Amino acid sequence: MAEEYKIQVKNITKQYELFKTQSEKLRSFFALNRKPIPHFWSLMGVSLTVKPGETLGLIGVNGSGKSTLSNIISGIIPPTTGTVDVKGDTSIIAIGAGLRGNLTGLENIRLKALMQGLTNQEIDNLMDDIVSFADIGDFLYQPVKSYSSGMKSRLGFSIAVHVNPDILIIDEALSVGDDTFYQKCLDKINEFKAEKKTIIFVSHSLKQIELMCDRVAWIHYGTLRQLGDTDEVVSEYRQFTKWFKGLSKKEKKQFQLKMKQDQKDFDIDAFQNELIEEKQKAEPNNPRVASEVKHQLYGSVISEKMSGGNVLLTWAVLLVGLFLAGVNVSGHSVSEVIQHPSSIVKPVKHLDLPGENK
Ligand SMILES: Nc1ncnc2c1ncn2[C@@H]1O[C@H](COP(=O)(O)OP(=O)(O)OP(=O)(O)O)[C@@H](O)[C@H]1O
Repeated sequence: MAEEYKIQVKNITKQYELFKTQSEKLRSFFALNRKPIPHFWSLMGVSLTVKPGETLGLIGVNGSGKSTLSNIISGIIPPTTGTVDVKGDTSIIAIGAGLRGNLTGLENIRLKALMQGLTNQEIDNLMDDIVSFADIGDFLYQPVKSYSSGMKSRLGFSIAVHVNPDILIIDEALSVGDDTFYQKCLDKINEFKAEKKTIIFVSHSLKQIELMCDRVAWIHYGTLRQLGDTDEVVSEYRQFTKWFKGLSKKEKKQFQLKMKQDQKDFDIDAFQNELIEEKQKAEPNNPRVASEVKHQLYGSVISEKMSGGNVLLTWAVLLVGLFLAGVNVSGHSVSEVIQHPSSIVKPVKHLDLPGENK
């Protein structure tokens, strides 16, 4: 039987904490912040599926959550809630995504290809093709941090299309290349389409979207506003941008502030309750609705923060480590220090060294 979907995301949310300093971030990891950290929901419950062989476009205004969604699908960042089911290997092409700035272009090719599961022999066989497609000359031997965004895009694109992924995620990669490179990329994408590979294509260019996509998802300030045939969604989106452009400067600002405020105020518990109510209506005889919804939201998510238990464990390990280091420096034995704790601050005067005459 043919696969129903290649990618399925369900009730995906992504919360970012807006730290002011690095130390605030570190304290948060150890759950040591006293004051609550302001947060922002980049995605507020997005669900969609991508069919095998389909090219799905992602459109939406700046900051609407397109890259967050594509990064979650490609496994670069974890969601805060929800499930992501990807059947196959993904390769993401964003400007410089996954490229290490301190490594040269050549080193990056090897690293990314190894991460994609290729052997050194396979990489050697592909190297010439990758290098000639990227066409960045001697910059291949320079660290990627010295590249222009166009060069990063060329290298990233070339690696991604040559490692033969099942699913290709192209995030705004075509906007920075010159015309010749753009045409080469389009040809390559069309080859992928002809091979019935699944593609997610993120772009602000509605022309590119119309040219390439079978369906389009419009991401609007963290929500999925519309998902459907390309013509239909692009036409609605054009109407929205026309309406937005018609607003005065003040009205535009007010609209954006209101949308961003909604993203700050998003209540994950209320969202969970909505899902429970919906499911209860659909399955009135199922007594496990609440726990199933909770499991769907949190079951496959790895927390980015330490749990209370882990915080305690970390402190315990740290204290034991410090104690043993202290014992080592003092020159006493562990049992001596346990019997006479104050001896840890009184170092042994003379250490017997092997071979030393007594
Ligand atoms: N690491 C982060 N910390 C805090 N906020 C973040 C972080 N990454 C993204 N965001 C916020 O999440 C929201 C969505 O960002 P995202 O990059 O997904 O939008 P986008 O639709 O891809 O935008 P663009 O079209 O400009 O590329 C933005 O408001 C952004 O500021």
